[in-house]
Amino acid sequence: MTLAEARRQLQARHMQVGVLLVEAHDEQSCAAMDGFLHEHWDVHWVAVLHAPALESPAWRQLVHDHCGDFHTWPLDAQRLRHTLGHAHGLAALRHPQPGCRAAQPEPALTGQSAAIARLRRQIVKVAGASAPVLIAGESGSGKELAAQAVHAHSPRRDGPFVPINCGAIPAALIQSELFGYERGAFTGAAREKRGLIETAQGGSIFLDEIGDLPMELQANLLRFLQEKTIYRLGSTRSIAVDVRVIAASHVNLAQAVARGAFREDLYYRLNVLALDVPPLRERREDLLPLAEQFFHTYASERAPRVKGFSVRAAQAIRDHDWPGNVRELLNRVRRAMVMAEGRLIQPHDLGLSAAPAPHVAAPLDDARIRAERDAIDASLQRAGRNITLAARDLGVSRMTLYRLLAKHGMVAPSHGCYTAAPPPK
Ligand SMILES: Nc1ncnc2c1ncn2[C@@H]1O[C@H](COP(=O)(O)OP(=O)(O)OP(=O)(O)O)[C@@H](O)[C@H]1O
Repeated sequence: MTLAEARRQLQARHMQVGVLLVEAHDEQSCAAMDGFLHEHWDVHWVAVLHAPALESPAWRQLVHDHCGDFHTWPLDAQRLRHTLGHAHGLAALRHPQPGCRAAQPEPALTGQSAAIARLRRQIVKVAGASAPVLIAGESGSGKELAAQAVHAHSPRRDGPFVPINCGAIPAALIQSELFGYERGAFTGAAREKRGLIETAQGGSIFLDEIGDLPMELQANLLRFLQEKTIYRLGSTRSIAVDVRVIAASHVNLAQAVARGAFREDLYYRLNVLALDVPPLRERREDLLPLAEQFFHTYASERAPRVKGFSVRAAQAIRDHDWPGNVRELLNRVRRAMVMAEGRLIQPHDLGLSAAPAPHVAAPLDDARIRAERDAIDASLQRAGRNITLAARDLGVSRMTLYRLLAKHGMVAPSHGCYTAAPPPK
């Protein structure tokens, strides 16, 4: 099958395990294959190639980065059967519920916690009304995403969604940005300009960090909310605008009102429908689904051999407090996907400290570890230290046997000899 045919097949149907039958070993084919494997990284690949290909650094790197195991011609059918069996087993561990990604058509506001489920329900209710919405929540918790969801579920969904961060625009510019201006309104206003509120006509405007809006603009916004009309800077002509206002703040606006920093009348106008986005530390069930989602979303950026999170990384994610909320999780996962050196992301790749080892090995664990090591030792003896024969004898792939040897501190026979590590205490 050609790469183009394989692409078509994989588009039509997700497969957990694939065999790469490599015929041409030139650099160009290697580059094409590398691109293909980047696109289909979540398939568990087993390569079958001619031995000379492994003399090429590019092909060696490709197999190392993308494949769980490899075989050379002539094929040992029994060993290939073992390898494919293992690949299926591993793939099943990675995809415990086949099709679960497809079953979740709306990726926005990921989360399984009761808090996020409640928020999703509230969003759908709020979306059907036309009154302003005020969204509260810590920085990075997902307020803008919630605002987008309100818009997307509302009858205005075909109109524009215009976000504006009131805290990021200099106070001197915010009036003209929001309300627009007429030609000659100020020096340099060579032509008229529509403001952001006007550009949101028929849709929604999202005013993020509304608490940073200067007092005089709070008065203008209040007038717009009451009268549904705006005045451009330098004009006395009112323009009717049909826009729904969704506002958000990470500071407590009720307290800002009490301090005199925010207009009380505007606060009550905005706070008709209130949504509260909980901080990530209060919905820990969402941590791993979110981390997994970001891993899939940014899969094309990852170092090719990185396949997912280690158990320790998952634990570190659960243990961290996430002061920067979902944005912090997103940034740490993206960085780890690029920087990780192993196949699985470790706590240090995320910039998190590893939790202490969960428990001291129990006697049953000792017995299991010793039995595993003895079985490997005996097989290697029987197989005359031939890794392929020993792996077959044990019913595991060569890669698995290498991993087991490393786990038990035993040196692989291809390195000359192997040594049994001392038994666990
Ligand atoms: N539940 C979620 N599911 C998927 N992605 C999320 C979720 N919540 C937040 N995000 C993502 O996290 C990032 C930060 O979210 P967002 O910008 O909505 O936060 P915010 O509360 O508006 O932040 P700020 O207060 O700093 O403006 C975005 O990339 C957003 O897509």
